[in-house]
Amino acid sequence: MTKIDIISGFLGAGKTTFIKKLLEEAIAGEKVVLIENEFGEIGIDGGFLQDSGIEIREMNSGCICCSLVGDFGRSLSEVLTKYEPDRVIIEPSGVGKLSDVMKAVCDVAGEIDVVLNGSVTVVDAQKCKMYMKNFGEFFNNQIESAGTIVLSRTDVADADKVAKAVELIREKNPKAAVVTTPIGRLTGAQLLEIIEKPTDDMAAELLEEVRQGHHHHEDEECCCGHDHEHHHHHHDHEDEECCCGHDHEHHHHHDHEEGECCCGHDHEHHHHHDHEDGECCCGHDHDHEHHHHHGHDADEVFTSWGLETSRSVSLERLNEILHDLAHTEKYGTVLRAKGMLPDENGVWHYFDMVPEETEVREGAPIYTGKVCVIGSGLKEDDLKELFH
Ligand SMILES: Nc1nc2c(ncn2[C@@H]2O[C@H](COP(=O)(O)OP(=O)(O)OP(=O)(O)O)[C@@H](O)[C@H]2O)c(=O)[nH]1
Repeated sequence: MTKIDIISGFLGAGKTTFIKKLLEEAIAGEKVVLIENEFGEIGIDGGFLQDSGIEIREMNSGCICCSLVGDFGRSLSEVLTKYEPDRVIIEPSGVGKLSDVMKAVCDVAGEIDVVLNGSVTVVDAQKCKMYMKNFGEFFNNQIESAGTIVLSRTDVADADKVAKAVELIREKNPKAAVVTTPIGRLTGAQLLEIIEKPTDDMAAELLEEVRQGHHHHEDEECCCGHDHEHHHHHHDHEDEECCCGHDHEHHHHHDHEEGECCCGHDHEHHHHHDHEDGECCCGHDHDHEHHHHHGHDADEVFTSWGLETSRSVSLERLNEILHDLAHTEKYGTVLRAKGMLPDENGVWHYFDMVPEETEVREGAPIYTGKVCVIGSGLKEDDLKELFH
């Protein structure tokens, strides 16, 4: 099975820079064929790729979007049969429609053993708005069709411009992962992971963790390959974040064991007498079935709120925010918060919050800033403002 990745993007967006990083850092051991379809000038990007020992099949047939289904499909089949690569990277001409290229790949996939693995669009953060306005026909199609959008030049672009670009992109494609961290700060492996699995739903995972009373790894294997059983005892990974996105630090402690519920009633003693038949005022379901785990019927009560952001937050401000979440009811009853945000110097802070307790530690950059909050009666508008 050959994986096919399409890396599209407007003229000069940074496609070659991105592909080069993938080739050098993430897929160096694979047999890769790069298919370029330059508009006019064939071969200008050939140099470094030949240097890295990768076979190239350049097509002289002009723009992909013009001669697509017949010509491109046949050339692609030819390449696949001749080289039997592990992976094909297609870099369409800057003015190709991504959806046309995707369609051509899917047509080939009907006949040959290939899979459309990733569809990426590289977008220049500084020019996004202008291109959308002036070249909408190609540009917007590339954005709408992409599974992952990589913003380039976020290392030099103004923060407001980057945020505006993300906003415009989100209007056209609410689902794609949008990479806002400068790619120079990420590893090729991280980028490949995002392309291959663009939907990483931290909110759903965290909600599940709260619902399950944090024991969800106990009987099943986690996707990350690390043994979390031992973690409880030995505390390895103490200072680092595991690749799986799960929080192994706090598994022990966030069911209200010591904390207080908003209702002022003591749920520890709930078994014995209070509220046995009556209803508690707090709106939480203290049903006995669930009480052992977390004291609430999670399905009915907890909601999650998530944010992805290109904005930085100073460490000082982050600590203030976390303090408010952990010690006040300003934003609703927050049971759990977690996330990763860069500060103004590009240092990434990973944070965790359970009622009355916060923790911040430094960690590796990830593709964009993330915040996830779980609780009841969350004031989402206020939370949104808080993190802006
Ligand atoms: N500062 C900065 N420069 C970048 C970034 N990405 C690309 N560039 C520069 O932008 C220029 C164009 O990048 P390429 O990777 O060649 O862009 P491309 O999309 O392959 O261009 P064409 O295929 O020729 O349309 C090069 O000079 C890159 O060094 C980025 O994230 N930050």
